[in-house]
Amino acid sequence: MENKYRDDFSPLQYLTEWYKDPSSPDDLFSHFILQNIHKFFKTLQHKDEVLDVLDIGCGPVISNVISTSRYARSIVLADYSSKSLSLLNQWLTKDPQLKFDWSTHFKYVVETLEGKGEREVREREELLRSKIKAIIPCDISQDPPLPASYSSPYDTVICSLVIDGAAETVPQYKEQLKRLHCLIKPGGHLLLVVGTTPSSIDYCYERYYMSKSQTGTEYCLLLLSPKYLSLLLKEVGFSIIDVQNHPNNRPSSNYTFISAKV
Ligand SMILES: C[S@@+](CC[C@H](N)C(=O)[O-])C[C@H]1O[C@@H](n2cnc3c(N)ncnc32)[C@H](O)[C@@H]1O
Repeated sequence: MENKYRDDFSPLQYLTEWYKDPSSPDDLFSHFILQNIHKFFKTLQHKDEVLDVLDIGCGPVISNVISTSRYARSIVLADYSSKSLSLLNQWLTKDPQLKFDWSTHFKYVVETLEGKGEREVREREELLRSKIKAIIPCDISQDPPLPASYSSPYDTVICSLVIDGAAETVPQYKEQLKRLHCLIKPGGHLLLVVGTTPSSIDYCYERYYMSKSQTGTEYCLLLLSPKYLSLLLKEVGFSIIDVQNHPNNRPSSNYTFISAKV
């Protein structure tokens, strides 16, 4: 299967288009994901930093593990695109050449969502850096999706805006959910974000572009209805804890956040 993320995806363009400022009214989805990840960990009420966390298909994105770092013993960031992995490494090593600033996201999570102060915002960046155990390649469409040394199961797996672009058919979608299931310890959790269709049909396809101006490489999303997605998750062994829907600006799709337990 051809994967346009290998050559065509520009991680820096993705960040500058979609990850500018989660507190801005223009922000489409990053505030929605951050709010739900924050809520998940708050509800879990873990007091200790004991969780082994994987963000699979993380892209060049740091923000989805900001809340997580308070609860994690270790965080592994994995993506298909080597360009995204380079950007993550630049952030980790504080490379002055990195042309993206994550400070609005740290501020949003630590100040707005957690109600803490400026000092904690600065400390959180260092806390997160200290928790990142590895930045590795992965392919969720292959068995095994991760290099063997990182395949032992995790307590929490985050998979945000990946499967809807990586799976071309419903059987492939289900296979990928199964692979996620295998990566999670018994009693562990999946935090899944996908595009879904608000219509009553089980699934549909939608074209989209990484650029807001609708130019450049065309990608295709496989959008399931939240009901059909919940069914597939149950079939592969998850029990659903929470489902949140957020309207997209495109007529045929929403963003859906699901937390599920193995
Ligand atoms: C829309 S971006 C989402 C990035 C990030 N998780 C987020 O929430 O913004 C889709 C990501 O999926 C990754 N991806 C695409 N196909 C993949 C595959 N087969 N295995 C793992 N990751 C894949 C891409 O490299 C890209 O980083």
